[in-house]
Amino acid sequence: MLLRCPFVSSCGERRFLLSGLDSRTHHTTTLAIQGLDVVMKSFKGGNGTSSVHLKNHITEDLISVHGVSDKVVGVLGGGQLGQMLCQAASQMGIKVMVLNPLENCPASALAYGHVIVRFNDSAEVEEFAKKCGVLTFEIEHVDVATLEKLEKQGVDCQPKACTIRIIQDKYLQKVHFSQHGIPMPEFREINDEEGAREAGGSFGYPLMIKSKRLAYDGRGNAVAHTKEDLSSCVAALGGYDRGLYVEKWAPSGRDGCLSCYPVVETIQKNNICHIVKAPAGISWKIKELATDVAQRAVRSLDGAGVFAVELFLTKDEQILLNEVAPRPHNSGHQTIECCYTSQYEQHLRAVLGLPLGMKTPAAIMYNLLGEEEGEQGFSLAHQLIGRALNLPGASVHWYNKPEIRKQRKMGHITIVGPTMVNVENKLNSLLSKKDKNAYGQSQATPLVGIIMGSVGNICSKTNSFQRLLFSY
Ligand SMILES: Nc1cncn1[C@@H]1O[C@H](COP(=O)(O)O)[C@@H](O)[C@H]1O
Repeated sequence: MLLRCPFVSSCGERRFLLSGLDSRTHHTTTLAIQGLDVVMKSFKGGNGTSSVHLKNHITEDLISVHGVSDKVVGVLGGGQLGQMLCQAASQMGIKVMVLNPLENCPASALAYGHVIVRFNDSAEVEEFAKKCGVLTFEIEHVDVATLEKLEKQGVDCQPKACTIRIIQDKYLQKVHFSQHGIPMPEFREINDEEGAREAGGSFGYPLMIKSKRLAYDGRGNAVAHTKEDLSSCVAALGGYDRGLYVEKWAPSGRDGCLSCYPVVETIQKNNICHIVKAPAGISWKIKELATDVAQRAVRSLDGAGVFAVELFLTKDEQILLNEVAPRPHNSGHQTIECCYTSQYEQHLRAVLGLPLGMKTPAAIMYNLLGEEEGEQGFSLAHQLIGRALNLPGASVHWYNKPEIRKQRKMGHITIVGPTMVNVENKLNSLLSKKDKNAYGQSQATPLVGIIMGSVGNICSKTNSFQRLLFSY
């Protein structure tokens, strides 16, 4: 039984809605556990259904917390990444509250509490944050001005608000990393048609056009193959006023040999991560280089947490940074099964200042992207899930999103095994001929190598961080 709040009634009282029940409570009050407005999960209403009477003013003293950490972790966002953070937290007895506007968001059923408000509702975010021991993120598109204000008031945000400010604007992110000497494809802001044509002229085609903000899961990217494509790409991204920049195309290749542990390889389908192979099939030298670039990128940012560093491996074996996410990442789902410490547990350990740890055999993560809208889409996904459930070493994750859309991330399957060949064979046995073709084609030209990093916050109280970067 879970609590979702707040539902503010007309008289300004806070109301609570119990998970799985439709009716709202009539008796309302605030229960302070670790300073959070939450209700005990075991609570049952008088009629055994939805009516909830909360005891007045139960204070921290009365409720002792015996988890691995007694801090309540507040998470902005409650999608699939939040859901998996909650799973890792529950194993360690850590309490996670999520803030997400959707009542039935994927994390809702697993979170200790769910506050149903919009991310840009600054007053509600403030109220939520001030009551958490530490505030973290599972999506970076949050109101950073509110976070900065909160930090000044002493709220512990991990990673830091200044990191989120840099990361959530992809152009600013590029400027930041270039100032830190991190190699990356050339990039340039574009403000009008002339600027776009000039950039196309100097960078050549294909040309990657990106929105600076609110871009994730393939949203906010468009590829112009010729200069004639420029205006339709810009229009598809919402026009120049949205804030756009271009990146020189980084032609990537693959050296074919199976290699090491930390770096994973992702294979994209329509600009969306589709398959993750862990470890990546790259040489030791490339792994070292990727690790070095990733470490330097993460060191240039403030705060603790898992950072996903996305890199290009070019045909001439250069490693170029694409972007950094200051949170658990799609390319690390397989760490749940193939690492002793998953990226979700690691993120919690890092933001709470606990020791870090990990280890992995080989794994492939296969994203379940919506193939069709509606029932047909669900049925196709469930056919694949049915086959995966029969496959040794395969684990199914279903995000329980209420609607399926084409290319939406609906779940994922992780397959683990002793070697990459072993897990590749298992994946092949799972996929239909059509999927196999898509996989086979993408294998020929994998686009992106990714390394996961994690920064441990050793000394948060004094605000000085000693960072340890662990690579998957
Ligand atoms: N993929 C990704 C990139 N940044 C955040 N997410 C995850 O995607 C969810 C949103 O997915 P959707 O847009 O399909 O509702 C977020 O909450 C987060 O877990």
